[in-house]
Amino acid sequence: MRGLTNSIKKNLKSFKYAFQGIKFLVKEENNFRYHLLAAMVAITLGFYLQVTTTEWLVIIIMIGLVLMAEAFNTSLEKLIDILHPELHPKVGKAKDIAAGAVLLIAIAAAIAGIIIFGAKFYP
Ligand SMILES: Nc1ncnc2c1ncn2[C@@H]1O[C@H](COP(=O)(O)OP(=O)(O)OP(=O)(O)O)[C@@H](O)[C@H]1O
Repeated sequence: MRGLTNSIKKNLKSFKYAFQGIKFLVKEENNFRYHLLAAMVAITLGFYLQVTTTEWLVIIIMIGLVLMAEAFNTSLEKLIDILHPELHPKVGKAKDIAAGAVLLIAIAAAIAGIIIFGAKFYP
């Protein structure tokens, strides 16, 4: 019983740390906030234009993927800055690749948005 209680406590702590991470992203990371703003615009448009269930699924998955990519990118940047604070071409490349990953999914999300919302404006 004590083992189960400890395991639940440990899980709750993990949630607490994860929420701390999200709080940090929202409070201190401008790029994450821009993505969040874009997500809110997409959700508002979704309600306004009464998108279908499938379209909601695509919108929510895309929002999740973009925010997740930005969170990983930020985490990687922080780690790199500590592990290798000096300038180095390979370090720069690693950061550029991580930023490129965010750009790739953001472009995919923008295209999905244009297809979903564009079809409502120009049926
Ligand atoms: N240690 C480094 N060595 C070489 N190039 C670097 C290094 N750090 C950053 N860069 C270059 O500068 C770019 C921006 O890096 P930076 O860490 O400032 O990211 P950012 O997107 O501006 O993030 P933030 O604004 O959240 O700090 C990188 O993509 C990379 O090209």
